[in-house]
This record gives sequence, structure tokens and C-alpha cells, in this order.
Amino acid sequence: MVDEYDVVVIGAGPAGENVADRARRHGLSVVVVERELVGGECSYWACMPSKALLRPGEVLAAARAVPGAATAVTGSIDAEAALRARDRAASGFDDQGQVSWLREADITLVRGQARLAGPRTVEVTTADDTTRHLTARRGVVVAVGTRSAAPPIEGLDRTRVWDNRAATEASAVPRRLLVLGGGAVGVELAQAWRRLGSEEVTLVERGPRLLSTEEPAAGELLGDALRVDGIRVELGAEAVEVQRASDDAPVELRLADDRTLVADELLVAVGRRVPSDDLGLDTVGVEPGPRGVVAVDDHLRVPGHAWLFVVGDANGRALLTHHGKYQARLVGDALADLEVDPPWADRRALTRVVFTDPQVASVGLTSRQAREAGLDVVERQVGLDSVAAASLLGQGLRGLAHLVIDTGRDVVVGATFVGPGAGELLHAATVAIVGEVPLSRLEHAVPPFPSISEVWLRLLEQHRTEGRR
Ligand SMILES: Cc1cc2nc3c(=O)[nH]c(=O)nc-3n(C[C@H](O)[C@H](O)[C@H](O)COP(=O)(O)OP(=O)(O)OC[C@H]3O[C@@H](n4cnc5c(N)ncnc54)[C@H](O)[C@@H]3O)c2cc1C
Ligand SMILES: NC(=O)c1ccc[n+]([C@@H]2O[C@H](COP(=O)([O-])OP(=O)(O)OC[C@H]3O[C@@H](n4cnc5c(N)ncnc54)[C@H](O)[C@@H]3O)[C@@H](O)[C@H]2O)c1
Repeated sequence: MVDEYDVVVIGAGPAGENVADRARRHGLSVVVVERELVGGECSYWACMPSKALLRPGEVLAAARAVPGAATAVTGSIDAEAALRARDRAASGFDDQGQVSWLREADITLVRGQARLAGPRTVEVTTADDTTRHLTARRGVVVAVGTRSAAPPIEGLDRTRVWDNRAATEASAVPRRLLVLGGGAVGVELAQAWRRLGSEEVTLVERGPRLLSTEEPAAGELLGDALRVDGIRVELGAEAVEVQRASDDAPVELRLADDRTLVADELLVAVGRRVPSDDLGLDTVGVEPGPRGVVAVDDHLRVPGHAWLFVVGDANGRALLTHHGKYQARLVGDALADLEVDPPWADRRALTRVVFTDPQVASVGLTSRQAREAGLDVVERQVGLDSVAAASLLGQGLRGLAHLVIDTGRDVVVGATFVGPGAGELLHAATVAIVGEVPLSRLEHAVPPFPSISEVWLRLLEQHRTEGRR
């Protein structure tokens, strides 16, 4: 059976859904192939459940920091209620809502495993083991996302451990949790489970700090906050071996310095891998790169294959839902032959928020990336406690605001905010970066009093006082 559409999308995660939506809005016929749940990793085992797991602890900590409110907090977190709220945030791990949305948008859904079978052709093996062939008049879009990567650690392939799926869908709080990897997944889920009631949480990171790709001060401040929560943070620690006597026995993680850490669960959060092995890329002469990533040009096309696009995690440019969706919107326009800018914000204005408490929110280049790119930059940094609003948020608040300023053009090229709710501070910086607003012009962007946004005043004052160097 061969069906012809304008666009065939492989994968119905946020990137796939958005490219389908955009292309359909332009009047193109679109089919999406999904082998699991419509909505992808983000909806069920990543963004949504992890944020739901973090939220009760965040609210409680905010209340405890406020005199008057703190005394009203007498109980502890109801973990079972929190897990039920998590289930609701993940739509009960059921995709009927998103399937209805596809139907209403007049996008065809085919359930099954898709793989390329030559130029513009996709072969689908459906659940009942029948094979369908879909052909694309305008283009095929690969939006297959990523899964947890397994590091080469002795014994790992024989040992039951948590990946992001197990760690976000768990139905009970582990008494002792080990987390391998101090990136976004590791820090968020370590704090979530600690605050939900895990008695012992140890975070193991082989680098010298958490969130190693962000400004060093951000990872250091977050590390301090996690320690205050009672999480043991092991930096510069390399895991070399893992074992369990049986699936229910404690898990043992041996480090390179020969110490052994023991827990009930081990979350492995050391990065991601694109499931491109069984994608039929060989049928069109394409080889995936490291971690299965399918490389694309500036317009998200696979070089030499103008009909083949890759959006979202699978192209390795930005492992973030909102950037995948941004890419998807541009590819949806390109499929309709509209003239589009390349998605340059992936490179120059990448927005990221780690939803721990404090949140770590950043956009654009870090000081290191800016210098590596050959820019002449200065850094400005102030504590969040430099503004009046901080004292109203609660006692003992720690946080920072940091700018990377290109002295040649006198514009912001990177910004980092660490603090409660810092993610909501980010968009002002994003607009300043994308709009290349000169710092002299920012003097006229007046933040309201008393708001945390007043940190912009402190940063600009510092920049004026210290001159351009
Ligand atoms: C724990 C965790 C928390 C996160 N939190 C955030 C967050 O707060 N904010 C944020 O921006 N990002 C977050 N991320 C990252 C975010 O989840 C991803 O960037 C996002 O899901 C990528 O979207 P995607 O559409 O590219 O891929 P995915 O969401 O992975 O979807 C890909 C879809 O393709 C399907 N598929 C794969 N291969 C095939 C095939 N051959 N045939 C048919 N279907 C196929 C899959 O089943 C899946 O449904 C988090 C990640 C993790 C692990
Ligand atoms: N809030 C969010 O937006 C959010 C939340 C979670 C994940 N994400 C996305 O998901 C992506 C993947 O996140 P991640 O945390 O899995 O990966 P990551 O690459 O961000 O971090 C992995 C960490 O594990 C460490 N590591 C690697 N091997 C190790 C080993 N053998 N022993 C000890 N440490 C080791 C690395 O040094 C690194 O710090 C992120 O890049 C991010 O884009 C986003």
C-alpha cells in the first residue's frame, strides 16, 4: 500500500508535532508516524513530569523562607499526592488528547516504526506487523528525538538502573538514590526526589562542577543549594563499575578512586542518544554521527538531500523542546516554499532553564563560548540580593545575574540568572540579545519596583562604573 502526502514526519514529539502543524496550516497534506505516544518524550517522561515532581518542593521552600508563612508549614510533602499530580501532568501517560488535536488539525497519524526506504519514501511497520509505504512530494522530516545514553561502565548493561523514563514515572520514592551525571536531568531529578522524601541522595559528576556548560558561578551556586537540601554532591568523581546481586538488591556504584556508593536506585543521566540505527538512513546514503546525531546544514536539511530535514533533538543542535519547536516552525515554512531565515537563535540565542530551586536560566553565549568565538567581551555580575524585591521573596535568598557584553558592539551576547523563578527573568535578556539592543538604549527599559528585574539596573550601573573593560 502506497500513500502520497506533501510531507511525511517521523516522530510525533514536540518537534514533529510542530512541523506537522505549521506545514498543515500552509495547506499541505501531512502524515505523522509515531511508534509510541503522540507527544514524545517531553510530554510523558521528560519536561512535564519532571517539572511536576519539582513543584511541591519548590512551593514548600518558598513558603518556608517567608516569615509568617513559614510557621504555617507544619507538615511534610504528601508524596502520593505529588505522584498523582505528576501523573496528571503527564496526561496519565495517555495520548488521546494529543491524538484528538492531530485529528482536529487534519493531520494523518500512522502508528508504527518508520524508516526511510529510499528518496522521499518512508516504510512503516505497524503494530499488527503490516508494512505501509508513504511517499512525500515535498519532504520527509526526521523528528525522532533521543533516548538516555548508556555510558561505557562495567556491568551497566547487566544491571537494572533508572533512565529518565523510570525516574519520571516511578510510583514510589526510593529511600536511597544515586544519580550519575550533574547535567540538567541529574540536578533536577536529584532535587525532586530528595524533596519528595528520599533520605539519601548522592549526585556523582565527573567534571569539576554541576551544569558544566553554563557559567561556572551558576553551577557552583546550584551545588551549594543542593548541599543545603541534604544532597551529597560528588564532583570530579568517575564511575567505573556498577552491580546488583539481583534486581531488588541494592545497587553498588564503584568510583575510580575505589570508593563504592550504595543505594536502592541508580539514575543514569549522562546525556542522550538519537535512535537512528534503525532509521533506514543507509538507503539514502546518510551516516549518523556520534551519539546517532543526523547532521544538518544551516537550513536543517541533510546535506545533499534537499528533501530531507531533521528537527529537534535528532539533529543535535539544541536538546530542548522550545528550540525543537522553533526549528519545526521554520521547516514547516520552508516546506511551503516560503523564504525563511536559518534558525540562528540555536547558535546565538539558545534559551535554557534548569528548573531546580534555585532555577538556572541562561540565554546566548557563555563568557567562555564568546571568547572562543573570538569576541572581545566583558562580564558583569551582581547578586540578586542587590535589589529590594529579594528581601520580599524570602530570607536567605541567594542568586545572581550575569551578563556577557560584546565590547565592540556594546550589546549583550549572553545572560545568566540564578534564583527562585529566574526562568521568568530570561525573556527580557533574550529580546535584548536577539534585537541586539545597545546597552545605552537599555537605560530606557525601566524595570518595575519592587521586582527582581531591577538587577538590570545594577548590571548597567556596574557596566557604566567599570567602563568598558
Ligand atoms: C528528564 C528530562 C527533562 C527535560 N526537561 C526539559 C524541559 O523542562 N524543557 C525543555 O525544553 N526540554 C527538556 N528536556 C528535553 C526535551 O525532552 C527534548 O528536547 C524534547 O523532548 C525533544 O523533542 P523531539 O520532538 O525532538 O523528540 P522526542 O520528544 O524525543 O520525540 C520523538 C518521538 O519520535 C518517536 N520516534 C522515534 N523514532 C521513531 C521511528 N523510527 N518511527 C516512529 N516514531 C519514532 C518517539 O517515539 C518519540 O515519540 C528534558 C529531557 C529530559 C530527559
Ligand atoms: N530544564 C531543561 O530544559 C532540561 C532538563 C533536563 C534535560 N534537558 C536537556 O536534556 C539534555 C540531556 O541532559 P543530561 O543531563 O542527560 O546530559 P548532559 O550532557 O547535559 O549532562 C551529563 C553530565 O554527565 C556527566 N557525565 C558523563 N559521563 C559521566 C560518568 N561516566 N561519570 C560521571 N559523570 C558523567 C557529564 O560531565 C555531564 O555533566 C540536556 O543537554 C538538556 O538540553 C533539559
